[in-house]
Amino acid sequence: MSDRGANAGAKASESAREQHPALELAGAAFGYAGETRVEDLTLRVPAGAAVALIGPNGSGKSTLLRGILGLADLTAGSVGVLGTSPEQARRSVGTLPQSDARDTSLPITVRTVVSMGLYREAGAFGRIGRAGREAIRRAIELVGLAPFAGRRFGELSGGQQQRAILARALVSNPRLLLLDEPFNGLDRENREMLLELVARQRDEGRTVIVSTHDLEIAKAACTHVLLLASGHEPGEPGHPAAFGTLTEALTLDAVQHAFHDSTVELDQHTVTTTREVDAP
Ligand SMILES: Nc1ncnc2c1ncn2[C@@H]1O[C@H](COP(=O)(O)OP(=O)(O)OP(=O)(O)O)[C@@H](O)[C@H]1O
Repeated sequence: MSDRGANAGAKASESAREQHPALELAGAAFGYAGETRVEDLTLRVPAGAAVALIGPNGSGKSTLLRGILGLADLTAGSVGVLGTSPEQARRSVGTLPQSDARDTSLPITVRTVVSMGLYREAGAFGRIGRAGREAIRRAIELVGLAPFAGRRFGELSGGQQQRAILARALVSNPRLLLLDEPFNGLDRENREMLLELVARQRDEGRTVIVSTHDLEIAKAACTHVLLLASGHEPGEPGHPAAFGTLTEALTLDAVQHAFHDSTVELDQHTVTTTREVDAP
């Protein structure tokens, strides 16, 4: 095939891929070492949606995010990410892992942390060219860390570290962003800045999937909600309680199903969602 033909083919497949949902799960289940931890997932996330992934501890939120990256085992069903496999799509996905998975002891600057987001393209020892350096500068500026670019990562506050990791996720201009509990431990200023950034990513056409315990965050920044419930017995896999747009999925019934025996906030009211309370 001529170069022109190859380019046209590449463009056609690129635009076909863009028409695919950002995420498509059909009877999917994910887990570790062959043991399922979250199951029964059948849903389509349209490109450009911002999905709040909400559920109690252990319901499988992180496992699902790892499954989307191809880092947890697919134990049943199928998963499509950006119209391809999780492994193929990984290059177009930016991630912000849970903050307890973070090593703050390494003596590296904020700029180096952010540059790691380009390693997949450049390789760990590859050269980052002028365009890469400009992308790093822009990502650092976007999260408001320009005055700290040369500072050691470990010396920053928790909120500033979170911003640096977010810049690392954004620097490669990903089509899908996976944020695992990014609001945990943030003060009000950092929380608002992050909310605004999530909304901006969505406005720019990126798909965002963000796990959170906070229903108000879902309402402030997201278009869709996936509610996960824990298994009925301890050790059983989590499963979806609802998926849809905010108004479709974020209902008291679904929240009660997901969060049985715990207290959550909905519409600024504290709701105690015990089964006993529901009983006549
Ligand atoms: N690497 C792993 N290997 C084996 N089991 C794991 C691993 N990571 C998580 N699990 C188990 O999978 C189940 C789901 O955990 P997961 O971290 O996905 O839940 P979560 O909803 O993200 O919880 P949290 O809100 O506490 O982060 C739990 O029972 C957990 O113990």
